[in-house]
Amino acid sequence: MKSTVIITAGGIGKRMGEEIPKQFLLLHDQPIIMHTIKKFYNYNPDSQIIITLPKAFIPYWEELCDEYDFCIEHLVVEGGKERYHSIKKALALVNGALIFVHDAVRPLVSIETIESAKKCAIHNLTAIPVLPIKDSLRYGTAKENKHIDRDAYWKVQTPQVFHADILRKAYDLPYTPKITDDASLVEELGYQIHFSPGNEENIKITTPTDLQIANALLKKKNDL
Ligand SMILES: Nc1ccn([C@@H]2O[C@H](COP(=O)(O)OP(=O)(O)OP(=O)(O)O)[C@@H](O)[C@H]2O)c(=O)n1
Ligand SMILES: C[C@](O)(CO)[C@H](O)COP(=O)(O)O
Repeated sequence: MKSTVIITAGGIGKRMGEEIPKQFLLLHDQPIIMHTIKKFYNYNPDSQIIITLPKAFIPYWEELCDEYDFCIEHLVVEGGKERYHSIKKALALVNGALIFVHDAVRPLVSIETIESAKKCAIHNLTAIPVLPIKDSLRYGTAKENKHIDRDAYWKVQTPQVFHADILRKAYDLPYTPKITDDASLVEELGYQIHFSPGNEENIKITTPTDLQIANALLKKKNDL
């Protein structure tokens, strides 16, 4: 089954608070996004790879590719206002029958997580990697709140994997602020969203602390 990987990097990383979008920041020896692209290329060199980037930073990305001699074949799409819009634009170039949508700032996704999500989506049409909640949870406000059963909640990661025709139909639906991932859109079509196992290291690098954690995890992995 021919697959396409959309590695979405159209954001500007406000919560990171850096001059350049966080996906271009160094993780160990190269920009975060290069780690992520390499991970999926190494998993399946035959996949079509599409990345989304903020329009203003496409020339910067081209300079980085020259600087790091980064030669993995990929298509570049201008990102949109929200993550939804970036992916919607990328869908126009997809030629695979199975689509993986992955955050560029999740470079430490494991091969096992990718493989599990693929197998799940092939058999069930949809797949999202999840992890159980390890902290206690409460619902409400500082003034009024109550304990809730954490076993009924899950942390959702990427890659989120779907049959291409389903994801295309989902992105014909309009954007609303409650749409924070692809699964929440596919769900609107009435499809069941199926779980596959995530991996603890597959954090979304959002803040400076996340980048420190990712560097420590990568160092630990390389030292093994
Ligand atoms: N318009 C957007 C916004 C986000 N993303 C991507 O979606 C992933 C997860 O989003 P997030 O971590 O929120 O990234 P940013 O939106 O860049 O971060 P912030 O909210 O701090 O600005 C990132 O790889 C980001 O580049 C995207 O492709 N297009
Ligand atoms: C897609 C995602 O990473 C799944 O957990 C998450 O919804 C992205 O949220 P963000 O606010 O765009 O970072």
